Amino acid sequence: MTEPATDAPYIALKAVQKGFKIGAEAVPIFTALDLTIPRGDFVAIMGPSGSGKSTLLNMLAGIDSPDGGELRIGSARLDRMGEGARSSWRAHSMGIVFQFYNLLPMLTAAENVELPLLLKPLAARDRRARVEKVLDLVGLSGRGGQYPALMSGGEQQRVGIARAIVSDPALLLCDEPTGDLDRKSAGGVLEMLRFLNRKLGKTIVMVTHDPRAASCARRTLHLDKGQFLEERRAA
Ligand SMILES: Nc1ncnc2c1ncn2[C@@H]1O[C@H](COP(=O)(O)OP(=O)(O)OP(=O)(O)O)[C@@H](O)[C@H]1O
Repeated sequence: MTEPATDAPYIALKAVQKGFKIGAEAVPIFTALDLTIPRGDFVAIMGPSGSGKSTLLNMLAGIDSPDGGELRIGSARLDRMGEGARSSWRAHSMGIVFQFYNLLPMLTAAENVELPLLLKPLAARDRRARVEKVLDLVGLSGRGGQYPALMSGGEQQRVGIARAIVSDPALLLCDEPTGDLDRKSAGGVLEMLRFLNRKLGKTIVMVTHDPRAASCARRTLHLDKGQFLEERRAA
């Protein structure tokens, strides 16, 4: 879904609060988290284990909601939406790339990529054309009939990326996209993410422990003790 161009930040968190209950004890993760990301940015989020990176990504994905504060993505106020509205927003507005690909093993690569399109009013022929186009884009032309188990980790992650972009979302969220890959395959996946950002204008937020992955982003934010501590903007 294309939204009108605006100077307002694409993603804006204002004084976001989030915590979890462990037994009777409330454990705060964020008490007042602020973050702004302009459209077309590529942000890497790093930080120690337990600092809340996945919690943040889950809120950006609309999987989880803040306990307080404001969370805006484009024109959507995610903090004001119920679960149903968030899940429909998710289907139209963003794609997610997972560390362990999350492909369904009983479906072919093409069928995995096609899944998000089944929620849309598209004819089977149009769905297949879109699937072929994105498989081609990620360098897997002609491989759609293969099952994930017969593909390398790097190829499976490319299928994961194809599935994340098949609906043409403006936002791509990546959770440790190179965490399960060898150096060479990781390089290929990072090159693909850079292409999606630089050439197709996707806004990307990537959680990673891998400094090489972070160096592909335009900005790196370090999350620690509920705050972003430092920031590096690539030249
Ligand atoms: N559903 C939940 N219930 C209770 N506590 C949770 C829940 N999800 C996360 N937490 C806690 O919130 C804190 C932040 O977790 P989170 O997974 O966001 O950290 P992370 O920075 O992604 O860690 P890692 O780098 O190890 O993946 C941790 O202390 C975790 O135990």
